[in-house]
Amino acid sequence: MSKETAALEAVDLGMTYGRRSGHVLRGCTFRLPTGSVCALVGPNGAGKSTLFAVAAGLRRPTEGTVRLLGSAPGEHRERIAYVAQNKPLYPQLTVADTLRLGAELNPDRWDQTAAERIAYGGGADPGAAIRKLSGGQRTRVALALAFGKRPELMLLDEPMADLDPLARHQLTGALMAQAAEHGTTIVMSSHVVAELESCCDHVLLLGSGSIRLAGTCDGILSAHSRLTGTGTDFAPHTVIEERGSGRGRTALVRPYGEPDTGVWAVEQPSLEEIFLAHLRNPGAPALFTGRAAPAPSQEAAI
Ligand SMILES: Nc1ncnc2c1ncn2[C@@H]1O[C@H](COP(=O)(O)OP(=O)(O)OP(=O)(O)O)[C@@H](O)[C@H]1O
Repeated sequence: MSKETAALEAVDLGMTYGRRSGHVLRGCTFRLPTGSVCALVGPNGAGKSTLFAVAAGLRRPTEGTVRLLGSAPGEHRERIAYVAQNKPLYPQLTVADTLRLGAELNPDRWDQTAAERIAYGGGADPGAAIRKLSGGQRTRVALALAFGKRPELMLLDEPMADLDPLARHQLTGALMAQAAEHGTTIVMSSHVVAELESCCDHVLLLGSGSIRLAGTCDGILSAHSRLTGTGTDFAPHTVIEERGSGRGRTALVRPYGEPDTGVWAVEQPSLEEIFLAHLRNPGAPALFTGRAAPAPSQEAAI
C-alpha cells in the first residue's frame, strides 16, 4: 500500500434511510491517514453509527463513495474490524467458543493471546455463555474479536460505553499499544471527549450528518483561540461563537494573523469547547486541517 493511501476516505458521501427520510449523511468528504487514532464525535443522531455502517459495507450510501485502505467497503473484510454499537455476538456460544470461531474465521491472522487478554482481562469465565455476561463483559468479548483479527483498520462504535473506569483505562491502553506496535488505524466514536483527547491524534466532528471539523487534534487546537476583551470588532478573525457585550466580550475564533494582544486576552480553548461551539453554531464554516483535506482546492482547508 502506498504511503498516500488513506485508511478511510469519503468523497461527497450521502445517505438516507429510504426515499421518504431526509439525509442522515450529506456531502461528507474527508480523508484519514493510515496509522491515525481518530475520534468520531457528534451529538446523538449526528450519523456516527451510519457512517460506520456505510464504511463497514453494511449499508450502501445513497451518494458518493467511501474507501477503506484504498478499497471499496466489504472488499477486504479480513483487514478491517468493525465493532457495532450493540456489540452483536451469538448468545448461545460460550466466550471460549466465540474466540474459537474468531480463529476459524481469520485463520491467517488470528492472535489468540491478544484476544484472550481482552476477553478475560475483566475476569470473565471462558465457559460462560455470552447471554449470561454483563454488558461490559460482552463488550470485552466483542473487542477481543477485533483485537484477535490483528486488523489494519478498526472501526469501533462507542467501544467504551458499557465499561467501568478501570476497564476503560485498560482498553484505552490496549488500543494505544495496538496502534503503536502494529500501526493499526483506529476510528472510535464516543461522547466522552475528555477521554478521547488523551488517546486520539485525529478527530472527525459530525453535526447533522455533515463534517464540521476534520484533521489532527493539534491542528484543530492551533487553529482556534478564545479572545476576551473590550474591542469593538473581532475582524479580521473568523468568529465561530461570540458571547457577552460591552466590557466582557468573548469569542471563539479562527485567528487570521496574530490577534492584537493590546485589545484581546488570547487563550487556548479545549477541544471540547471547540466542538461545542461548532455544534451550537451550525453556520460556522467547516475546517479540514493537514491531510484531512480531501483536495487541495477545498476552500476551508488550511
Ligand atoms: N435503520 C434506520 N432506519 C431509519 N432511520 C435510522 C436508522 N438508523 C438510524 N436512523 C436515523 O439516522 C440518524 C442518525 O443515526 P445514527 O445512529 O447514525 O446517529 P449517531 O450519531 O450514531 O447517534 P448516537 O450518538 O445516538 O448513537 C438518526 O436520526 C436516526 O434516527
